[in-house]
Amino acid sequence: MSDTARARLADARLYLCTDARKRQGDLAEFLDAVLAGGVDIVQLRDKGMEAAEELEHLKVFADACARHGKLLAVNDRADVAHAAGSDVLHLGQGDLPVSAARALLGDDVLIGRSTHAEAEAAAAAVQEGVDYFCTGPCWPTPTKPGRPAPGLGLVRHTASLGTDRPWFAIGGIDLANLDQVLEAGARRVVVVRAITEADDPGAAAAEFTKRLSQA
Ligand SMILES: Cc1ncc(COP(=O)(O)OP(=O)(O)O)c(N)n1
Ligand SMILES: Cc1ncsc1CCOP(=O)(O)O
Ligand SMILES: [Mg+2]
Repeated sequence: MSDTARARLADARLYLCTDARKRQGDLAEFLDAVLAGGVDIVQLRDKGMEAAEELEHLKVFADACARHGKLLAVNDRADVAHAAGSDVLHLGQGDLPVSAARALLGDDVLIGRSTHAEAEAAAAAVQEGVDYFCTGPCWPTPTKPGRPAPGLGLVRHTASLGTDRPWFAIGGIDLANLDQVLEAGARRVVVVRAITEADDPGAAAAEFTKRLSQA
């Protein structure tokens, strides 16, 4: 894995998952705004999309990330991550096992893992092949329907692990509740709607960035 990607992950505080915003305006303009606002990692998360269409959109994501020196992430699919030259592959508990993804991708791609319970977070903190993990949802969210929210208790537990491995809180986080997430011990967050549905996504990203850097 490149030292640059690893160093960027170590410094990352704000991770955005977004769809390809097909109906919501120019994708490159949106990505430029949020990356200029301080998003460190941007993931294309568009669950219904077929691989060919995903690859086309990922070219726009990859160009934007390269312009801003930020990390590109692919959700779920190791084949798409490889084909897109992604820096990051994100895997949930029901996705491809990390060991299988590593066998396919080698050491060139950072791998992230979702966790929703104390035992999963503790395992992800030490599991071989995992570069970072996410913990949540902090609050129930329409972005992940049907996923019960373990809440801030899981964030507190994860913070208490004292792991050096980067980890992010996720789920229902916005600028109004960010302080609660920080007080629970998180220093990195993943957001979807708080940026994608903001009137000014670049300004929302900049406000997250400022407050995360002060924490
Ligand atoms: C950065 C990040 N964290 C968590 C998730 C959720 O992954 P998963 O649990 O596999 O759910 P889906 O997003 O695949 O529906 C994520 N995608 N990215
Ligand atoms: C993908 C995912 N996994 C757990 S919560 C979540 C979605 C978070 O979306 P939002 O920030 O809009 O609540
Ligand atoms: Mg998944």
